[in-house]
Amino acid sequence: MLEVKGLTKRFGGNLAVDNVSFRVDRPMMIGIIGRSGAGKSTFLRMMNRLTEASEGVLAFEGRNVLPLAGKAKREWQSTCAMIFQQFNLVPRMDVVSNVLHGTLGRRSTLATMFNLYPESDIHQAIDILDRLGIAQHAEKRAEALSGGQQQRVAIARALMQDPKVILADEPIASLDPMNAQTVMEALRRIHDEDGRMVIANLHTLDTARRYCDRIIGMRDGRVVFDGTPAQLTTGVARDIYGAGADFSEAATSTEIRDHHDIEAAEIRNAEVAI
Ligand SMILES: Nc1ncnc2c1ncn2[C@@H]1O[C@H](COP(=O)(O)OP(=O)(O)OP(=O)(O)O)[C@@H](O)[C@H]1O
Repeated sequence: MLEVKGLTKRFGGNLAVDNVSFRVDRPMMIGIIGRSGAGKSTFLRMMNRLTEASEGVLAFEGRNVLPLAGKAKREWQSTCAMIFQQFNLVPRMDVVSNVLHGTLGRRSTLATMFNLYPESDIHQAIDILDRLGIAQHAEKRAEALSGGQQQRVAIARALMQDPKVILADEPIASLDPMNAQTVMEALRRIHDEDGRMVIANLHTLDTARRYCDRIIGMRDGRVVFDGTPAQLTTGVARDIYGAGADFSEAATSTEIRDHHDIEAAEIRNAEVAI
């Protein structure tokens, strides 16, 4: 259903994404991991057409989406909704209106200007908020919510588009471990219950292992690992992160653990390294 072939992005002389190829045959929850600058965001942004690719093919359900323009491009962007690390909500606007913004693509300019939403859309927005456990905050300003709640509002806004794919660019990087867990569970549930494909850039290994069916590791713009969580051993992770023998998985962890656990994990990793 998704085929990426030779996908490349150059920023001047810098190869941000270098000849990336992979296929996905069924909707999955995929985690992309790698150190800062590995090309993860650029890949997602090319998929959503926020960044133009330099070369390659990105075919979804048999159609290359990279050359799409105008209405067809906007339709594709609505098929693969994107959520961001910083939520990108309108802070002073209430939660329901933020969610209804997800319907902008299918409404007239006039309706948008005057905030006119069909009743059915409002009901749908509340239902989605309910599903994500935040309907009780529907009337509050977005800025009054916790980070995890705001990210769930952003997910609700994405769901209003009824997307086939959800692209999440570091969705939990600004959240504390409890909120991070709630957001990842919400994404996993959307995948499990609706069959939507989720592709998430994640900066922590344990999150990718815990929630994803497949993990793609990027390093210097290239795919250096593509496999299951079980195949992602500490040695492989060390390769992906370009780290030395002192590599510690605990340093990339958002798990809810106390210091004692982290120290124990670091000792275990050090032992593996020896
Ligand atoms: N708009 C841009 N103009 C120039 N260079 C860019 C631009 N966007 C990204 N890059 C470069 O492309 C490379 C890949 O960046 P990218 O943001 O995709 O990496 P990343 O893996 O998502 O990292 P991070 O986790 O820090 O966001 C980096 O070298 C970055 O500096």
